[in-house]
Amino acid sequence: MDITTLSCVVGVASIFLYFIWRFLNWLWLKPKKIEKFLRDQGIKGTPYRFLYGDLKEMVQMMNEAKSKPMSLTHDVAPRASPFFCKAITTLGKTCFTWMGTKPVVHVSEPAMIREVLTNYNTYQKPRGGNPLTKMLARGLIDVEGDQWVKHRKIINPAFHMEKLKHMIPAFFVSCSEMIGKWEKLLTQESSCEVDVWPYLQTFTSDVISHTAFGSSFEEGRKIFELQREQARLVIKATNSVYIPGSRFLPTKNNKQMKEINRQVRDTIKSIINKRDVEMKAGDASHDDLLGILLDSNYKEIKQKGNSNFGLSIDDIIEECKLFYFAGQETTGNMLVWTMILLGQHSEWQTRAREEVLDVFGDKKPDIEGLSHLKVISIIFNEVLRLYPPGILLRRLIHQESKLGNLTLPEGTLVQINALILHHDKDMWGEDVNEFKPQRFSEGVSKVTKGQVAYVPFGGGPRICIGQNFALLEAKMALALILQRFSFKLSPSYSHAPHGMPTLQPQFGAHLILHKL
Ligand code: HEM
Repeated sequence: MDITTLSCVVGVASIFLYFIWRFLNWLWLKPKKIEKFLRDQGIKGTPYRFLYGDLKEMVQMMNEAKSKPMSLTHDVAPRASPFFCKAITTLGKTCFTWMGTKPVVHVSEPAMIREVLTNYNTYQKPRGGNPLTKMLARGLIDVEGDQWVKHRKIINPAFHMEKLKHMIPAFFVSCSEMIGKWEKLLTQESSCEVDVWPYLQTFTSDVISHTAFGSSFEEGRKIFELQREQARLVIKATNSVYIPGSRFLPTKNNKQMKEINRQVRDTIKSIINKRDVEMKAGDASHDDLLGILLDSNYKEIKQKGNSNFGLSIDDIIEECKLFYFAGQETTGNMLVWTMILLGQHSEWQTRAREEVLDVFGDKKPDIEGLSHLKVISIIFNEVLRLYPPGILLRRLIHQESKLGNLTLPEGTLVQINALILHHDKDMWGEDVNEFKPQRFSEGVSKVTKGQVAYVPFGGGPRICIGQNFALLEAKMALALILQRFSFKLSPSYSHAPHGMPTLQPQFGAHLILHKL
């Protein structure tokens, strides 16, 4: 072998060994080093297991929990979040587990939670993992730093109370349609059993279709159906370890997801183009989310004199997709748990109805009255405590950071388990698993003693932008329902809160509706 061939062979072998070493480092050496680093600081955690970390056990425990309903109590964390619940009970409130090769540090101390939620530049939304999840929605939820500031500033006006006022008719119309369907079921008898869950899902998706796209409501509906299918495919894809590059393989799942993505984008693009033509023709200031967003974007660009300061068409498409993803299922879940809980706790249903009849009689609810519903507000607070739609918040750190007295290595995921936190006896007292809306009668900060321990809408600068929208929509729906029906849990209701991806009733919400 001559010297040139030899150096070629040595070169290729070195490159090969380098990649083998990197691969091993990623798969084994680095996680084991991090595990020791965390243990040396006195936190307990699960041992790192090759490639999967705790993924297999997580899926197995979830499947086991899902296999049967639970008794009718509000101690729901062990069923809805079984793996994390067990980890925190056995390893301590601050502990670590593994998401594949990434360490997940669980934080429960209010001071630490405040730090994580406030310091949004250090604690960023997780990136990496399975890039196919990005097909679901990007937008505001997926940007950081200056980009996030820009997006949030432009989108904020769409959720101002002043603008939300204009959404009230859409809330009313969509809810009246749902109530009309229930009334039809009750034409023969004064009461009957209804699984209200699918109706509430249709209601919240219709609301988004109406409020996001106004007159283009039908196209909005089509987008929603596609997004729902996309969510199903994404969950399927994320339930296994992601092998880098596998998203480019022409598998059935990948092809379907790409096709849905294309259809959703094309539909939103055509709505935006139509608006553009209308705007140029001087026709149209639309009071829907898209119209306000386009207007706010236009003003920002005009004020700064440069289109770089605004959102691109692609950005706007992603924001519209995000409205569905972030706003439909969450609000539907909140409403379904409210109906289930009021079906179970009839004394609170009566109090809520009395308040509604007091404020509106049998008239159509208006924004003024909705803003003054005190009993309903504390009921929602308690429902969101016991059954928060988002059961956990996750962040990723990109450089070694101090959190309380811990040093967290780069690449650590930090997890706030909202569901478990809301069921923590040390914070809420012995009656933590009881439905007691009165605990919120003097406001959230009184009951949490000013600590960050109640996070149904997240917290800090990245708190849910749609919080007021959701609460107003839910108040309208509940007020209209209470004006027309009383309801109780049906004997066929199976209590089965399930946490993937948001907290929902796995076997539906069977109630006996009674026409008033
Ligand atoms: C009961 C209903 C809702 C609940 C429980 C809820 C919950 C949350 C939570 C927990 C977060 C923070 C996530 C994190 O920090 O990682 C969040 C963020 C967000 N939510 Fe909601 N949400 C609801 C309704 C809505 C609605 C109706 C919309 C829009 C139509 C919406 C849009 C968003 C957006 C865009 C963000 C990202 C904010 C940012 O990163 O700046 N949400 N939501």
